[in-house]
Amino acid sequence: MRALDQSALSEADQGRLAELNVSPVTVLQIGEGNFLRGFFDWMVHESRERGFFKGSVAVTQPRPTGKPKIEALAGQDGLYTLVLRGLEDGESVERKEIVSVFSEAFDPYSDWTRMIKLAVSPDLRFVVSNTTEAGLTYRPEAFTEGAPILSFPGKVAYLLYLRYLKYEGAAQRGLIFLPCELLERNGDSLRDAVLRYANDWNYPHSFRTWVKKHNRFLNSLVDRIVTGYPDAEQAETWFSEWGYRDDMLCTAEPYHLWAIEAEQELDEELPFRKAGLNVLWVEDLRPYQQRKVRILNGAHTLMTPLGILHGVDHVRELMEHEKLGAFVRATVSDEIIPTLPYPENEMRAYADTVFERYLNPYIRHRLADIAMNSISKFKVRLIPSLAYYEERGEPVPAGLVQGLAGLLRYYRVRRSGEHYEGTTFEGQRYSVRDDARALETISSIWDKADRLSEPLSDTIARLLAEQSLWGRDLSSWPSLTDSVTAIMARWAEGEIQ
Ligand SMILES: NC(=O)c1ccc[n+]([C@@H]2O[C@H](COP(=O)([O-])OP(=O)(O)OC[C@H]3O[C@@H](n4cnc5c(N)ncnc54)[C@H](O)[C@@H]3O)[C@@H](O)[C@H]2O)c1
Ligand SMILES: O=P(O)(O)OC[C@@H](O)[C@@H](O)[C@H](O)[C@H](O)CO
Repeated sequence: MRALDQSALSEADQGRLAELNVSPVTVLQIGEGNFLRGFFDWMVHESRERGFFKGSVAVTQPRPTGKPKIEALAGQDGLYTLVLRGLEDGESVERKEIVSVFSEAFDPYSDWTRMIKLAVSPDLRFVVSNTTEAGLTYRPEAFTEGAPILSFPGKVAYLLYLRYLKYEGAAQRGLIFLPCELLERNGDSLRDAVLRYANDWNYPHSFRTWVKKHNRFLNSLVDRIVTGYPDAEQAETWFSEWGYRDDMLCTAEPYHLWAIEAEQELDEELPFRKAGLNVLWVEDLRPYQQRKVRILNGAHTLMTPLGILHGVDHVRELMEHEKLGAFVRATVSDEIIPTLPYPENEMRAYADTVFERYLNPYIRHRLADIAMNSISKFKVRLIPSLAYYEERGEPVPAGLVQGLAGLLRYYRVRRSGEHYEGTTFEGQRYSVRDDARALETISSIWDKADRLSEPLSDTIARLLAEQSLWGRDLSSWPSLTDSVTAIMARWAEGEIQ
């Protein structure tokens, strides 16, 4: 069967694609992953279809490892299929669209000059990113003239500097950044990291002033469950129906919300609301952010290690599991919601809609996908809930402790070639994807514990003390080490329920 390319489009859509390909690149996208394709790019597509958005998007990957996906996109004329499936007002919907917004898809590591050319283009206005929480961090990096910069904020610092030099600090040449990573105040985090690189690389003070004054780093909160490539059987069914294959096929729920902390006049430049999309310009993002990250993402990150250890593959399956489903509901309701400074009934109503979305019969959200970079996710999504109790001098409650124990047991990994592998309670192997340094730190602690037959409580204390993982020393919290150790000891004895 042929692969998706422009010949799969209707004549009218081919015309629109030709138009897209000569549209100026107004958006640089750093991130080839599922989320941006199921959310931001779909929004641009919808807005273009309605005639509100004139520019096009150049997509690049944030890490050298993302190259195959970029090549796949380029090989498909920048096209991919998005299927939205779920319940809308109680009705089941399934909508398929071929999204065409990419006029360029290239690997910045092998074509750094192209990246630079784009960064200094007068047409460029937006930079959108999704590099996960692990990617939106400052890590000291040496600068080598002519060589691509590895980190995402480091790239931004350097490319902005070139732009500043080219336009001699002109106010109107500043850019608007839309980081979609799920960090509180993601825009501020990006700006701060950029300024730190500027400092490391001795860029002039006037550049830093230009960055702060004439570039906007918008804080925003994204919400849509994007489940990526579906199971093979479903994909094959669709391909036979459509008459083409699509390696970049993506699935998502219809629900979407993007709350952006900015004035609504930005609608003129980013006309998503005009296109009928659920984009909110808000004065204070915090309530949207906190309830979503702590409840929806927190529950995902809570359930994932435990689910995988129990051999459960998908979110819905887990929510339908008698014990694990009840565990997630109870932990959210009794332990996470009380930590939020908002009316309890509103938080309960929100949690109910989240559980309903988890149970969406049309999407299969793989725990293995949610598991990626679980350490940094736990730090952002669950530690604030645990810290609430510690700050009040209360013991961390049982469900959250169990989640932390599950995480540590899930990360009981050994290096196997290029991968780090753990084993489920039933002895099945799984591979863990996370920041290399975090994996190295954890695996060496477990490795040493095994070699020295160290008491479990010492190992747990060492893991919890690792500030590079949690941003603080969790071993100093009264009783946490003991409570986690007690659960892990029971699991080691084979008591897994
Ligand atoms: N999938 C969803 O439902 C959803 C919803 C809201 C937000 N998000 C955001 O998306 C992220 C997951 O992305 P996805 O669902 O597109 O998964 P994905 O695996 O398809 O894409 C992950 C992207 O992040 C990059 N990345 C991963 N680790 C990185 C690192 N250490 N440094 C730089 N880049 C790195 C990858 O190269 C890739 O571009 C989440 O962490 C969150 O920030 C996802
Ligand atoms: O996307 P991740 O990998 O950061 O986190 C997994 C899920 O919690 C997340 O994708 C949610 O489904 C999403 O944030 C819903 O808006």
